[in-house]
Amino acid sequence: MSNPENQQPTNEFIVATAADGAQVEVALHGGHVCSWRTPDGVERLFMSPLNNWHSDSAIRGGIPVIFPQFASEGPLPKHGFARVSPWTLLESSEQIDGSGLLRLALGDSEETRKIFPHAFALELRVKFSGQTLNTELVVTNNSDQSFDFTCALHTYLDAQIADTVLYGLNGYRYRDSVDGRRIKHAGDEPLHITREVDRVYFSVDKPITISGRKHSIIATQSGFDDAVVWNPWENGCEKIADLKLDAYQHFVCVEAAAIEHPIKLTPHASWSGYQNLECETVV
Ligand SMILES: O=P(O)(O)OC[C@H]1O[C@@H](O)[C@H](O)[C@@H](O)[C@@H]1O
Repeated sequence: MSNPENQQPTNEFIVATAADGAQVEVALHGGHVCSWRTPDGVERLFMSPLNNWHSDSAIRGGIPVIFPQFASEGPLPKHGFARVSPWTLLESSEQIDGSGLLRLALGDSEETRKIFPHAFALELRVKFSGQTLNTELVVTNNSDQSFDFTCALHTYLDAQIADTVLYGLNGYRYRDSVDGRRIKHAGDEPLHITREVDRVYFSVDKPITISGRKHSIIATQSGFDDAVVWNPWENGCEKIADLKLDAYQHFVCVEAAAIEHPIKLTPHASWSGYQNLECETVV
């Protein structure tokens, strides 16, 4: 799936396989999970065929790591810099239980300190086997001053939107970015995506089920308080150069995020959060 054309030297890919055949591919550019295949060989993440694989732009699909700023909610470039930074590989291994493990790291650099003047270390831990992908982000403050950040695992799930229903979002307070960022309360009905959706659900503490005709994905999260649901619909795809006009029919982003209450890290403290995805075949 990786297109060797146009790749800059920083665009290196690592493929790891679990004992049962589950497979994950990551790009060092962005510390980015580009592909997750369950042992049946089925791809579970969306990757835009128009993605340009350039080292100066974010990868459109997979799991972008958003740090230290979610969206445009601060002075930094949109969604921060982690998704466009060169990460390093710490480990690619098969664990004793047969699961695959990839660990990637990003530290501060001259470039990051120009816009985010803090010493930090990020580690992304990607563990997978069978029907499960667990992606954990660990943030450590290596400086003598506290800093705040917002962040997300911006997961693009492969989904046929016409057949997709999201369960488990009922009852939450959410911010509706397609309606002037108004704060609303989700009703009891499940979410069918029939137009542009861009919402931050707050204080999410239950699994979210992304239910499709052939399979469901159950997303759980820990450490991250919020969850974002995003589908740009056709009007949004028109404005995004690396998405085809009909791309909105083929994915939904369900993001584990920390947005409403930025995480404050005291000197030398660490924070971690994960998103766990479990795939269930519909019988
Ligand atoms: O085009 P980008 O920078 O990758 O952002 C994609 C989307 O990311 C989502 O997380 C935001 O809620 C949306 O508002 C945004 O449009």
